[in-house]
Amino acid sequence: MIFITGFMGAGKTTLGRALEEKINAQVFDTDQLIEQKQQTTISKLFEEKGEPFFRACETELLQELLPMDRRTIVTTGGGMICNPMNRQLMHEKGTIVFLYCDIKMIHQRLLNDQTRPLAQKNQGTELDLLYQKRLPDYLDADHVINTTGKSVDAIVDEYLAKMYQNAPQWANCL
Ligand SMILES: Nc1ncnc2c1ncn2[C@@H]1O[C@H](COP(=O)(O)OP(=O)(O)OP(=O)(O)O)[C@@H](O)[C@H]1O
Ligand SMILES: O=C(O)C1=C[C@@H](O)[C@@H](O)[C@H](O)C1
Ligand SMILES: [Mg+2]
Repeated sequence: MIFITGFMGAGKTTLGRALEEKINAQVFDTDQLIEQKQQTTISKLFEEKGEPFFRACETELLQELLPMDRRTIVTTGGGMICNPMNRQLMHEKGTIVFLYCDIKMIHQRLLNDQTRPLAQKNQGTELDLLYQKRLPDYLDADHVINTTGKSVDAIVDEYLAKMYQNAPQWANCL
């Protein structure tokens, strides 16, 4: 099982969708699954039930996903790996890939975004601080891909090359 992590706007969901098209792997996006299960949007969930409820949903979902086939790819919500218990479960069960993206590019991508409550709450230097605070958690990963300024296709190729190097059984997916 592969967990794709990184800050809000780094491109985790985008990479997952591109991989779904390109290779024969099952991809689950934790934010999307939580929205489906809760029958609402993440913004409304934060607003109506609060962040602790959302974090509990994340941990519960992670535990449900763990028994899946080992070739499953999970694109996580940006804060999921910051819970030490989640991170430990992810390390025990699979491989963690951190999508690094420069904070300036993240700012550009999130500028007009209305769907991420923590990006709306933490703007400007507050977002920088959240990013800095979380970096050590993201860096506790098996692989890092620097996505800054790269096209989705280039990131897909880099991801697949890393997976191929480290798990030859993925060769037939390339
Ligand atoms: N390589 C890329 N080049 C240009 N734009 C990108 C790239 N990857 C993602 N984007 C754009 O950046 C925005 C955020 O991408 P995405 O939703 O995949 O981020 P995310 O990491 O899943 O964020 P979150 O943690 O909030 O779920 C989207 O508008 C997407 O189209
Ligand atoms: O970084 C975060 O804490 C978040 C990222 C998004 O993927 C969502 O999971 C939610 O908006 C919170
Ligand atoms: Mg996402």
